[in-house]
Amino acid sequence: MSRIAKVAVDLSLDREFDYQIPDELVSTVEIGSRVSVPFGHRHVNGFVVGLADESDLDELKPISQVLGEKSLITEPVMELARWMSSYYLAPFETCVRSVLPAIVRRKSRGEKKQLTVSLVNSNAKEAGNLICEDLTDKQRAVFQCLEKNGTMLLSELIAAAETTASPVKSLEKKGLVHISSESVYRDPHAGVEILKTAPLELMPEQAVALEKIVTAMDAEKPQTVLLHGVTGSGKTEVYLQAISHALEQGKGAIVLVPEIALTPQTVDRFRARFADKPERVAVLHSSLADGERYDEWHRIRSGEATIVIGARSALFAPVKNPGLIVVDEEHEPTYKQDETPRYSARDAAVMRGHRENCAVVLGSATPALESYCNAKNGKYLYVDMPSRVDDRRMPEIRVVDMRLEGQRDGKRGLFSKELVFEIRARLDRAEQTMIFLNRRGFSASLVCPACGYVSECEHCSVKRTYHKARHRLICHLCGDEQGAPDRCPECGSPEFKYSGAGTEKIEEVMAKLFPKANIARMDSDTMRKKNAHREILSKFRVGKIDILIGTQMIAKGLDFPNVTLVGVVNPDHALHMADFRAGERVFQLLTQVAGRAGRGQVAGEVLVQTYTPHHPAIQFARRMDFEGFCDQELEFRKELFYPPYSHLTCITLRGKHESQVEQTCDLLWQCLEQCVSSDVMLSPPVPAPISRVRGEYRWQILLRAEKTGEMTRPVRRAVAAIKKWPKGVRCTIDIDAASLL
Ligand SMILES: Nc1ncnc2c1ncn2[C@@H]1O[C@H](COP(=O)(O)OP(=O)(O)OP(=O)(O)O)[C@@H](O)[C@H]1O
Ligand SMILES: [Zn+2]
Ligand SMILES: [Zn+2]
Repeated sequence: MSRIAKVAVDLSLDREFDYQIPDELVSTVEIGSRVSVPFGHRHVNGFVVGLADESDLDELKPISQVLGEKSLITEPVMELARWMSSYYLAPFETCVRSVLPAIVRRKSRGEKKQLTVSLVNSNAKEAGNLICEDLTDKQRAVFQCLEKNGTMLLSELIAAAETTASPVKSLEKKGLVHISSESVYRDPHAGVEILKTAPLELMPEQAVALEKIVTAMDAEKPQTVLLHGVTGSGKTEVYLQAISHALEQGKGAIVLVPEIALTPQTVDRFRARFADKPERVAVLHSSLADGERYDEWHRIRSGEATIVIGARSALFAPVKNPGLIVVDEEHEPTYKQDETPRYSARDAAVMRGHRENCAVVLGSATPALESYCNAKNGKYLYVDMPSRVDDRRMPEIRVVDMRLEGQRDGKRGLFSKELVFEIRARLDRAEQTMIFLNRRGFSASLVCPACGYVSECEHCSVKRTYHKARHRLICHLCGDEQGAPDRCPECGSPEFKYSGAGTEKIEEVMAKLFPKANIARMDSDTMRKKNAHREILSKFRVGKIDILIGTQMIAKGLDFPNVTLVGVVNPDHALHMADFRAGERVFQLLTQVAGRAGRGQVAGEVLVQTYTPHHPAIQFARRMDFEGFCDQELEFRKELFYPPYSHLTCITLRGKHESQVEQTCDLLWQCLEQCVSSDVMLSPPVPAPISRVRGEYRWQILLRAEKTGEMTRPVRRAVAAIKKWPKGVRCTIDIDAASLL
């Protein structure tokens, strides 16, 4: 039994403190325990992050109290937090915080149990009616709330009845309600009936892939597998059967999917396969209510749920003995957290796999170049599934040159003749169409035809987007919005012209072209309502919607057999972004979007409307030539020493005063220049591609090196060397930055 605990206290200090574990607490203190400790003249809370038998100090103060009964972080996850702290240069305590959801952290603070309240029995209802006159208004409100909702958490009940705990206690004294500390499990999917599915008989490529994955899982030192399967090759079925294998070995599994792909459809496929014991599956995503998230986390910790499906942070779920970690759509940039610690869940998954001796499967139809190279040089095991299930044909992709379209009849429409023709053909055959556009709103920006004025956000250096339904101009960076003017603010001209187009505009034009068609739009504007997503998708599934228009939300993981046409409207603007990964992103996007077509009996077709038809990203996507794309892209990356040939660190300084930001950036750069080795490529300070956001100026310094460690040490030293760091200038360090914007 260890006698010393290392505690990270809640004071944002980047170090741990040793405390003695008193006899009576020896059996309860474990890694991850929430504790209260004496600190100076007061008591503070913290997490036990390590145990030891010895300390450098002679006199140690004892831990005062353990808060909550069970640790909510497992030891390997705590080690992962430690790795994140050193690799991503983030305070350890911040890393510990980010491996535990806020709600779990808050509830484990303090020994208060989760209290639930229920009506004593059905007679209570009548009794309640009889004695209702005896109840105060507040007590009555509580009573009625319980009548309506059944058993509730005390905290929720208090909130719903807009009162305090005291009327609830009075009702308990009257014998009308029962307060208990049992935890109730609230199934976030209650009321949705799920039928169990049997494992499918695998196609030959799937069978080979599964065999390789199972071999990796059973190996003494399990390897990371890159599963490169084209869209519709049946990757999900392979994951499901690999998970079954983990369960047979008495182990658990974690499946990460990008938040936008965490659709009910995806989750249902997992629930359905394990529906004989539905409580085994836990789901973690951002729209869970706090109580739901808390429950799911505890079900995992108690061992009831052994299969976890979730977005990025589900990687830290306290699954005791994982046998498999899947990262689906591993190329997705959303796996990178864009606040401290700026970790990549994909890379952290590989680390967790190492620590838990568990196989990791990275799956994608368009692997990130980093993963692809790791597979090609033998660091990962490369497994590919180059054909679709049942040998269904890959869709044909046609590129429509919009420059010619304009010349033909002198006016540029939103849709090419080809696209309109093809949509009409689908409507006639009762097949479905998806239209994809990577931009919200009605039109990109508001351009004055008389003087060329464009409405730009006052706080950010980007153009505002026009949202017609609300008649407002919105900055998609800072959210700032204002009413759209009727006249040009510069020259007063009333002829405003809307350039570019957003999903809203496409919907409007589409409705005019096809007045009889059922058209729906799905983007984050229309998806604010909690179940809107599920509703639209199920309508689309049963054929009540003919044309679905959307942003990248519809590009991921959806499987609708009756979709035979996908239209992509102007992916060009993404190519003009100042990011070396722009081409890769466009290639991935087109391939994924195209993958939604022709998943049923009828072959699919894809039309890409573009003003830059010859761009390699578009041409290689058209030919479905992943390797060809990689070859030319890798050549360019190698030449410029970009990832995957280097690791990249992006330092951004931000502040309200441009000269201050610039000067500090120069100073930091000088310090860096003195301490980096010759293996590090250090670029001079430049304004960030988006040079102003929310009124703050941004400057950047890029560092590239083959090994991250060669950069982290000097960066740490240089940041510390700046003694007088100006108050108004903040610095973020992004290791393996996913975007330079
Ligand atoms: N062995 C099989 N036999 C019959 N149908 C299968 C088999 N495997 C998968 N399918 C079906 O093929 C379709 C495509 O599979 P799935 O969605 O798993 O592909 P995927 O590789 O994950 O695709 P994407 O990357 O495009 O999301 C699904 O409808 C699935 O039910
Ligand atoms: Zn004007
Ligand atoms: Zn803005």
